[in-house]
Amino acid sequence: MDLVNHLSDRLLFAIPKKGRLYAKTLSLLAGSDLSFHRDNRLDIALVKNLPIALVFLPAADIPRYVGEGNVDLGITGQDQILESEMNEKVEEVLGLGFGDCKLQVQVPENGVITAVEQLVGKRIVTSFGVLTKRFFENWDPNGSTAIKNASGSVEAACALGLADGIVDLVESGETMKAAGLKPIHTLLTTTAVLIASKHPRFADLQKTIISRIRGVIVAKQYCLVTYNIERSILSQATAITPGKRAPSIISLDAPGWVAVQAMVLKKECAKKMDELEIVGAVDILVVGIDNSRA
Ligand SMILES: Nc1ncnc2c1ncn2[C@@H]1O[C@H](COP(=O)(O)OP(=O)(O)OP(=O)(O)O)[C@@H](O)[C@H]1O
Ligand SMILES: O=P(O)(O)OC[C@H]1O[C@H](OP(=O)(O)OP(=O)(O)O)[C@H](O)[C@@H]1O
Repeated sequence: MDLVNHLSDRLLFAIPKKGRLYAKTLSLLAGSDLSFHRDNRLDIALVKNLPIALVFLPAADIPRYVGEGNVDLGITGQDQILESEMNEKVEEVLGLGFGDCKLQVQVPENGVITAVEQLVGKRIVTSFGVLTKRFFENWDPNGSTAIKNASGSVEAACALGLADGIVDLVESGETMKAAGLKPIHTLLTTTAVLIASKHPRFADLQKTIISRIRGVIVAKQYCLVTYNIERSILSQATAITPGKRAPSIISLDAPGWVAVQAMVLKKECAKKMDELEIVGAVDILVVGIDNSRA
């Protein structure tokens, strides 16, 4: 089916249909109030409250659909954009704060290979054939290294005697460890991104979606810290909580005291509270942020 012609009055938004990016992408859509009903087994879903159609596609195919203008927006990993050689053809609009991992060359932990140059002329299995080939061209201009593609379970290739090394994604390192492998080189680090076609068809709607998604990401990353402090030591406290733009400072109905409100990165929150207490802040409260706009 030619999606563009059947859904010409809707912005097409490509969503990873499964895998590591799926659940977090759905949570972003829910936070952005893009509600939809997806019929069983159908890979197209109409958003109920905006003229948008979600198209569920493999993460690996999304850069090409966006780059070639078949869909307007998409969510995928930076690794997939590079692997499909679409980095010049798509616009990377927003980092999404999930899907962080590294693409690494891995070899058997107890084997003789300890450096990339020892893999020249040997066998490599990967699901990143383009990036791996390009990487090995630097080490092996004669192209004697055999690079084979596998669509999944790449980590089993060495144990099965199919490869001397692999190139695969690593996040926690647990898959690598369980397969008895160790990393010897990082080709790239990657994160999930929102990408857009370079020829937007619905520029205003696109801006609205980007702004909603950005708001959800900021809300997920930050919390709001409030505290009371004597004005004489305020500067020490605001140095700890400078806020995203600047802290709000409100006079309290108690001489010499102010209340401060500032956005703080969630991952730094406990440390900031410790520091605030040390400089003399009191009544320190932390609240979550449901949504935000710049
Ligand atoms: N372990 C991981 N941690 C974080 N992000 C990951 C991890 N593995 C993959 N990703 C990111 O998710 C993207 C899609 O990978 P994934 O393996 O989930 O896709 P898939 O092949 O569509 O799904 P499946 O593996 O279920 O067949 C990758 O290109 C990468 O950007
Ligand atoms: O470092 P870790 O946290 O263990 O994650 C790494 C694993 O995650 C990905 O595979 P996934 O589980 O998505 O399945 P796949 O092997 O079918 O691609 C990747 O290909 C690794 O195998």
